[in-house]
Amino acid sequence: MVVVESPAKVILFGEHAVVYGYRAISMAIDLKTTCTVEESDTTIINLKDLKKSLKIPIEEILNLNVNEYGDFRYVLCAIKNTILYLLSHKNLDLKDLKPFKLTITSQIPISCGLGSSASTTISTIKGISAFYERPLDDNEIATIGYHVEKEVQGKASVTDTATITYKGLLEIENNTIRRIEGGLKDFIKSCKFLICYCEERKKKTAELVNEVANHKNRDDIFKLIEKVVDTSKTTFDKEIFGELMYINHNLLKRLGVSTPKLDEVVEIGKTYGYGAKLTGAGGGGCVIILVNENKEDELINKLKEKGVEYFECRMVY
Ligand SMILES: Nc1ncnc2c1ncn2[C@@H]1O[C@H](COP(=O)(O)OP(=O)(O)OP(=O)(O)O)[C@@H](O)[C@H]1O
Ligand SMILES: C[C@@](O)(CCO)CC(=O)[O-]
Ligand SMILES: [Mg+2]
Repeated sequence: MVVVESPAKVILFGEHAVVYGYRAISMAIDLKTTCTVEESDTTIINLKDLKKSLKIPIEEILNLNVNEYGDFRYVLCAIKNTILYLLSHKNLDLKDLKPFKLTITSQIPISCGLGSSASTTISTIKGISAFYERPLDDNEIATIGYHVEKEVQGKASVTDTATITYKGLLEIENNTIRRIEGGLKDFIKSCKFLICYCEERKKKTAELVNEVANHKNRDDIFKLIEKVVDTSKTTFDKEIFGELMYINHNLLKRLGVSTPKLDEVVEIGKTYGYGAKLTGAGGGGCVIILVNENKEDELINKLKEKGVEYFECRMVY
């Protein structure tokens, strides 16, 4: 039996703009997805958290249209793309394709902006690679993962899959990846962030990304978001960093991906913390708050008063 894990992610600045090549900053956080792959008489996919199972021949997986499979689409697309890559690049032969039982379990709340799809995708890629004993390096894993999210969603950046693969703190620009070390990373490690689960999303990332594509002022807003990203890279002051988060949130609000509930929690983060913003595709899901240690008790009391679930997130690197 093979057991592999992948973390979650939060986007500190630049979501949605990054799909069009603008800069973004994201970080891997300490929630994980676990993928187990074991020998089986037939190929079965178990999505434990969704309480769903699917028996499907490998031959069908290699030829499927993933978007006909609902919640299985990321896992099936990851299996398909990984096996096709191993067949063409790692001397795997069709006769080697023994059936398997693949099981996914995750700590990451689903469709909340924390990269649950990307973490599911990357852990599946790693699981299939290990099961067929064809090791992949991080670049191969991240590349396959990006193509999976793009195939499922129609549009995607490398942000989520790269962050979950390489971990740490990354800057993304034009789908290229730069690992951030030193100043900003040390500053981020000195910060305390709370992730607040605000509400269930009514739309998937794919839908939200496609809605933004049709926004008439999207590029003007993206340019303003990129100014926030660039300022944040040399800002080692929590007051200013929190204000930049708030500015980014309001630009995402102008893009139409926030909700009244997200805005309400962001305002709490702005009043009782240094700042806050939605994280991920939006449309519901989570807000990230930069904690002001001097007002932390008031912040917690306010979140509890509003019935908002929260947890402290820590960078994984
Ligand atoms: N634990 C899981 N088990 C199986 N499939 C999962 C799991 N978590 C996520 N998925 C897949 O990912 C989909 C959610 O992906 P989506 O991109 O909409 O949300 P997200 O990745 O959590 O948010 P964001 O992309 O904004 O970070 C689910 O519908 C399902 O197909
Ligand atoms: C909304 C988006 O920017 C981040 C989703 O977590 C989409 C992407 O980058 O692929
Ligand atoms: Mg996703």
